[in-house]
Amino acid sequence: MKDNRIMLTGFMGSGKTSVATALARELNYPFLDTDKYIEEREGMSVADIFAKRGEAYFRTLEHQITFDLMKNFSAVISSGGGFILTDAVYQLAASKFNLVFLDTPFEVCLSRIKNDKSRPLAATRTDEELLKLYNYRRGIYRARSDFSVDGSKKLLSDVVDEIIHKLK
Ligand SMILES: Nc1ncnc2c1ncn2[C@@H]1O[C@H](COP(=O)(O)OP(=O)(O)O)[C@@H](O)[C@H]1O
Ligand SMILES: O=C(O)C1=C[C@@H](OP(=O)(O)O)[C@@H](O)[C@H](O)C1
Ligand SMILES: [Mg+2]
Repeated sequence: MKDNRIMLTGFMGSGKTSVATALARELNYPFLDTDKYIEEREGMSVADIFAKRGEAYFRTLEHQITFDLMKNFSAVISSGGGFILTDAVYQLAASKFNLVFLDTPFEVCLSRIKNDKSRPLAATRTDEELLKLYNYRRGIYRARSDFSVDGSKKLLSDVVDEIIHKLK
């Protein structure tokens, strides 16, 4: 029952939000970004939630909203970079979504997220620390996703086309 539900996974800056937006438009499916959904629900930015309530609280919010994501039979979801790293969240997501890993090289992700204060986990780490986190997480994204797509292509439409091709 997961045919028409697609969730993008991957590191911060891999392009999940951008690609999911374009993919939803192309397929004419509803689009939802887990970070934006949480921000609207809490009336607070992700950065403020991390600063005022802590990461653990943010992770419980990600778990809570997972059920809401499954209401539509068709949907394209961009998850936050830590979303499917929580085991219980992953189990739920994998049961209802085609999980697509945007496998974007570290240097590309880094150039996109550097100096971006809206991503608290990136803002507080050195490049070396981010590379360690990237390498650790990449294995999990790969193992937990149904297939991978290179998210470093210039044209979003090329990434979108490859995802649609691989879903068939
Ligand atoms: N294929 C792409 N080519 C060029 N820039 C991109 C591409 N995909 C994303 N970006 C840019 O990179 C930044 C991070 O992308 P975003 O979609 O927010 O990633 P994520 O949701 O995975 O963190 C944004 O500024 C976005 O405009
Ligand atoms: O990797 C992570 O743990 C996070 C990634 C962010 O989303 P993006 O991957 O869209 O930047 C956001 O959920 C939060 O800052 C934590
Ligand atoms: Mg995003």
